[in-house]
Amino acid sequence: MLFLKRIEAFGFKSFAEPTTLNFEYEMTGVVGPNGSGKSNINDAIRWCLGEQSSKSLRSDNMEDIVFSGSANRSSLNMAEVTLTFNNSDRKFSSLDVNEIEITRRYFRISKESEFFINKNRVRLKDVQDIALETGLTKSSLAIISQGTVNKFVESKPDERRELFDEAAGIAKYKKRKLESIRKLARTQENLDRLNDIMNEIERKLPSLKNQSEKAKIYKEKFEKLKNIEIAILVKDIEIYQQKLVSLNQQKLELKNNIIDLSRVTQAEEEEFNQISKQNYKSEREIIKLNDEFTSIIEKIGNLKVQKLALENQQKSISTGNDEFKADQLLSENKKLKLNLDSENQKLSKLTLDNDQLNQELLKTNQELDSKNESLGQINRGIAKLESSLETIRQKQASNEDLFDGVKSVLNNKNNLPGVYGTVQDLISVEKIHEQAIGSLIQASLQNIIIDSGESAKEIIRFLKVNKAGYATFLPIDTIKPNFIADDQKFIIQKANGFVGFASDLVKIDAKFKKAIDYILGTSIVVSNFDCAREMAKLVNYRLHISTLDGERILPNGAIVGGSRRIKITSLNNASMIKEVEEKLFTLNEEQKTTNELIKVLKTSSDKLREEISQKLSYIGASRKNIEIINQDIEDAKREYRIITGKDIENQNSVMSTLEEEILEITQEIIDADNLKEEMQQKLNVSRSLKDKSLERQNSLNESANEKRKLLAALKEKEFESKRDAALISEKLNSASNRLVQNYGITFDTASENIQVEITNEEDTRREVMDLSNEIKNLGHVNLDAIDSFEEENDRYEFYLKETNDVQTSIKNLEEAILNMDNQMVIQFKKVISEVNLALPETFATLFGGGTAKLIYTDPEDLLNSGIDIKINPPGKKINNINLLSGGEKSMVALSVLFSILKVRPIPMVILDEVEAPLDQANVERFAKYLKSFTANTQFIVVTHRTGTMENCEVLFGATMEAKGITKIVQIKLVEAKNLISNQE
Ligand SMILES: Nc1ncnc2c1ncn2[C@@H]1O[C@H](COP(=O)(O)OP(=O)(O)OP(=O)(O)O)[C@@H](O)[C@H]1O
Repeated sequence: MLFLKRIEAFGFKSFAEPTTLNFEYEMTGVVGPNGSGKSNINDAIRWCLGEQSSKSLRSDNMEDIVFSGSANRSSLNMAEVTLTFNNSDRKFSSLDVNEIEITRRYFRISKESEFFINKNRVRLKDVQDIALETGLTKSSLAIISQGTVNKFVESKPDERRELFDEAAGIAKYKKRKLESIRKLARTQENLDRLNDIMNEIERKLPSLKNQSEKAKIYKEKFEKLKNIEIAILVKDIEIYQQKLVSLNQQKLELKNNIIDLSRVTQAEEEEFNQISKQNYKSEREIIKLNDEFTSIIEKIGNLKVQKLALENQQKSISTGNDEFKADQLLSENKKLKLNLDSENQKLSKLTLDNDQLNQELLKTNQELDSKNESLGQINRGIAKLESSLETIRQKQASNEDLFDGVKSVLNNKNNLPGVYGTVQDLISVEKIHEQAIGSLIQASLQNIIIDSGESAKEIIRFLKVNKAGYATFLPIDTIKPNFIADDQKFIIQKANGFVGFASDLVKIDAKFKKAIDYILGTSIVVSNFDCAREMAKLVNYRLHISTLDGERILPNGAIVGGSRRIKITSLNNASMIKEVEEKLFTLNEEQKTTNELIKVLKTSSDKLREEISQKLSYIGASRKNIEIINQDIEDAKREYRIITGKDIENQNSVMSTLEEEILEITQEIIDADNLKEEMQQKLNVSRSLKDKSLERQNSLNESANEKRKLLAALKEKEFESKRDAALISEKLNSASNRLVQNYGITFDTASENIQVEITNEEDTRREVMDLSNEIKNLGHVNLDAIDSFEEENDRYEFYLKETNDVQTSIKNLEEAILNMDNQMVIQFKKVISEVNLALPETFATLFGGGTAKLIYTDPEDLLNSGIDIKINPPGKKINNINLLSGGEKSMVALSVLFSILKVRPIPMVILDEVEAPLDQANVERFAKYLKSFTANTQFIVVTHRTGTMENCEVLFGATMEAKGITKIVQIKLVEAKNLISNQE
């Protein structure tokens, strides 16, 4: 039956022109001279059906199958072959159509093939599968060349077996078995790998389980501790907040009280000073009044004395004289003169003393005034210093000028490791160097000096977690100080205007010196800008130079300058506070001393006044005595004149004069008494006013002392409140930070989510301790172990299932292989026994007698056994195939091949000059025998032998009319014979 209906080739090997071979008969002969392209037809069929080996297509590589050009024809870039098969009896069982057209196309440049079945693009595998289905593959019987025949005879029994496998249809089983074995090996590898993994997991699992259980206990306790501690912290924070509010309130009240009290104290001090001045004036007035009063008393005394004398004179004029009395008066007169001298001396001394005392009093009062003035100044100075101290302290406490990050670090200094403080807090600088150092260090003032890089790591983590800003840290353990080489220093020191190396001009604790060297190690201070330029040149513009005014020349020559003052406070906060405190101390001491001095001066002033008034009374008395003595002397004189009679004739006129005088004096005494009374009243008023002033002054002094004490007490209280507030604030911060750091929540979140109610605080705090200890006793806990254990356990379960699946599939594969082996043995055995039934007849026909038989080389192992051929050619005693001639060997092979075809017919066979070694008689026998198969098989026979040609139903002649290009035409037998005659 006709199977292959058509071959169309274009560009394949020597088919440079589109060539079509239509097959209409079961046995077609192809003839032509050597190299005309006959075998290229076989190649075209095999290539079209998916052949991948270029060698089996007789080429070095796949590009060689494309027409490569001839003398008159250039090469082509594409090869295409189409085979058209009859499928009316469904030999291609998978395709339900009557005609199958298979096309392969190949492109030289891209080296890619395209496959089509009935014009639909398919894969190589699709074509190979249907080729296998029909038996049209390379190892099948479909294409038999002379090489196939030789190989069959000459190959070893094991290799020969392949042909029978093919015939038995077990090649596909073998292929499948091979795939199964490979799959089995891969599956076994998978199983080994799975076992390794399982072993590894099993090794880890118990320890992970323990760790996981420990971690779970830890987590449970930690969670409990966390809830309790959060509740405690929230409670503490609330208490601290309340305390802070009340402390702030208290601080505010104290501050207001201090301000009020200071104001009152100041007002009182001013009043005190005013009164002091007033008192001084009153004092002088009283002294003046006193003097006037004393002189009036004196005057009255004198007038009275005069009056008495006049009255005595009156009396004596009227009494008798005697001699004894005259002598007595003489001696009395002498005695009175002596008394008068002594009294005058006494009076002049008293007057002198009084003058001295008055001068002393004046001096003391002036001194007192001046001291009161100084005391006022001292008090104002104290108030001013206290207020500026407060301002500096507040500023320092608030850190208002600091960057956020620096502020956060300083506010949490006690909770963070290794923080010493900012550069600006730790340094101090002489005033003269302030601008220079300030301009050099400005950018680093807020750098924070810390103990180590490790601490920096922790602080930075804190800033990040709390989103609290940035800061620059100078870790003492790792920071590398900058420095100027000694020989260079030596030259710099000698330069004009050199003031110092900046790092030497900063005072700082020795342990932080490295940090200052790091900032200022390469900086120099010079006196002015001209010197700075000279210095910059000298150091080749490599170092920082600053003038005392703060202008700078930077390394590489940039210049910074203009009008700017660095704030003293930013450099010398600590020293400022110290300085103000020292000044305050000095002023307080001065205040104390001045107060004491004022007290002493007041006492001595009072004492002097007392002494003066005493002296004045003595002076008055002395003057009175002198008057009396003078009067006595006058009396004595007068009496004497009376006794001696020397003034007797003037007696009456004397008497009347005396009376008039007495009257006048009496009137004067009355006037003086009135004036005295008036003076007395004035003095009393002045004294009482002064006393009241002194009383007020004393009360003011007492009040000032009291207020000062009160003020000191209030300030002490204010200081305590601030200290307490700072303490509470620190505790508050610490508690808040603890919430954030330990539990990652803010106070607000924590207070909204309190899980534990604290009924007994003592018990709760004890529980915290217990839980902390229990957690501590757990030792190292690996929290990841919980997840790790679960993961590993899941993995274990997963791999256990995988292992079971793999084991099942191994078992299935092994069973499948066993089944295939059984099937193969059955089919192989069947085909061999069937061929052995056909072989004697085929052999006898081709050899003209004799017999042959296929035998197993290993009957015990039919799966692997090779196939040997036992032969008995007619009339020869040879059973070894190798002893036969070339033609005989071909005959043996052909008789086996024909036997196979008999028991396993295939739709098409191409025979390529297989009968070449046979003699004429055998060729004819072969050709005739071949024809007997055409009922089931279509033959395409490439041949040079006329015997074969004569038995073909149609002949195609292959020629190369144009050199190198195959042309195929249908020819008659005669033409065929002519075509090959030259060769034969
Ligand atoms: N890619 C190609 N392009 C052009 N011609 C080619 C190509 N490959 C092979 N040929 C030509 O095909 C010819 C070989 O054809 P083939 O083997 O079919 O000849 P033949 O008729 O079977 O010969 P013989 O009777 O000697 O076996 C050679 O002449 C060779 O030059």
